[in-house]
Amino acid sequence: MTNSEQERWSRVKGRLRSTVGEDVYTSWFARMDLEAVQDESVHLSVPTRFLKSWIQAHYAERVLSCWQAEMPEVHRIDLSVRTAMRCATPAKEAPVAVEARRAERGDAKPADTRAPVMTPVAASHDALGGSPLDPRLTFASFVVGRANTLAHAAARQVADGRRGDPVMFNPLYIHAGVGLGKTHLLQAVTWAGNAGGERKVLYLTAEKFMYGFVAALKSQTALAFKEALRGIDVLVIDDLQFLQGKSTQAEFCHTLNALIDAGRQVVIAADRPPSDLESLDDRVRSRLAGGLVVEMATLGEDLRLGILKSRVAAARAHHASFDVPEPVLDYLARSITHNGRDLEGAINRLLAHSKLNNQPVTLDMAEREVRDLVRPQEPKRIKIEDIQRVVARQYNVSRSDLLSSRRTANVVRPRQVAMYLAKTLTLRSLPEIGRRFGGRDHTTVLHAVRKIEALVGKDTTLNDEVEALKRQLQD
Ligand SMILES: Nc1ncnc2c1ncn2[C@@H]1O[C@H](COP(=O)(O)OP(=O)(O)OP(=O)(O)O)[C@@H](O)[C@H]1O
Repeated sequence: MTNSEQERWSRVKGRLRSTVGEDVYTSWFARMDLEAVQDESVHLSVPTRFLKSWIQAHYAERVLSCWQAEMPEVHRIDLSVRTAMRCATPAKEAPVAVEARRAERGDAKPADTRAPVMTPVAASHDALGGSPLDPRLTFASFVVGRANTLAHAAARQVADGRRGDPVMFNPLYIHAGVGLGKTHLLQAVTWAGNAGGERKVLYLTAEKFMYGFVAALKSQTALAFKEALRGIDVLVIDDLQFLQGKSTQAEFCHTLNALIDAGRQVVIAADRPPSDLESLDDRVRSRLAGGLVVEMATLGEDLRLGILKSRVAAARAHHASFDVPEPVLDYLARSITHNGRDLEGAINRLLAHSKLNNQPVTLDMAEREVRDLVRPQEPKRIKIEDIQRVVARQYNVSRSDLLSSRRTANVVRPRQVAMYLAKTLTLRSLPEIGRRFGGRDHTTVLHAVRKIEALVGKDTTLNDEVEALKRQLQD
């Protein structure tokens, strides 16, 4: 960009500042950059999609008229979102970790507060042909709680590994429902793993892997593509459920095998466990299941509160006057139960509303603004047959085993779990549950319920199994 364009841009910003006022300017335009001036169009960029849509919806005309005051020939403003790499530099944009209570008490805690060294990481990752990385998705901004402790620890271990270290679990396979932090964790591994400069960590979405491979095949550079992939230390693949096509899958399988056999680490995320990736062939599924498979559970209330606090802290880095009182945070954490994306959306709305109307955030305002993000609490009606079917599948027994009088351990425990779920997820009485489980006495059901209640408090594996079953039944 020429000096005269820069000067003109400074004058346009000055005009904008005086038309909208200092506050609005700082909130919405301070991070807007001039990319290029071409004929009658000016190309500007902002770091987030949210800023882009807000400016387009509310200030497009004003931005244009400020430009026209400087350059009457301008007829069009193009606004785009800067790629993650370009906006990664400023230290003030480093994610802010929040103070929270300890995970041992079931609470969420910030993972660590190391500020990532982003620019060189982004540049070298870019050179490797990786998918875009979001500078906000780091370990520092990832909130750890009961739902994701294991996944976080495994991811941290991968990120902290050094070239030549023995690989502990390969591949590391993380699965979770929508918006529960898979991409966040995978990108955190990529940022942190690349930070030392010693290893090459490549983050690719399955789609990018697919198109990269297809493009390489077309341009007859497939061999180079494969070699490039095999030359990296850690391959991180996101959204594996989208991997389609026989030849891409075969290639993925070869790459996976080649990397694992060469002692390189592979990290994968998908929205389901390997066994449920129906479009993949058996070889790939079994290779995926052969490492460490970790599920991230739905976000508990403490974790949701931790994420909200972290988002508010991050927003305050740019909007110092923005404050969300504790009761509002508690309300949001209690009512927005679905996923991390909705939590982020809620904070963005409160920020926008309070900035635009110049009003403090109150409980009333929050209730109004996030109404559509609050899901009705009405529980889905669950049938005892569904419970029996899902439990039988989980423990690899038949439904008739659950109803039978067999007392071998591999049947007794699933039967008790199923009775426990029948009591906690339906309104059926103990005698009725007994009848539906092969005509058992209500005291047998009571014994099973108490037994599992006591065990889930002590045995985390069983607790996770029970939680996963509940989710399957409630989804
Ligand atoms: N533990 C967490 N700590 C901080 N932020 C989180 C956490 N979990 C989720 N989030 C936030 O929630 C939003 C959605 O998370 P993310 O994109 O990682 O989900 P995902 O599991 O990859 O979803 P999808 O299946 O749709 O790809 C992001 O803004 C992310 O930063």
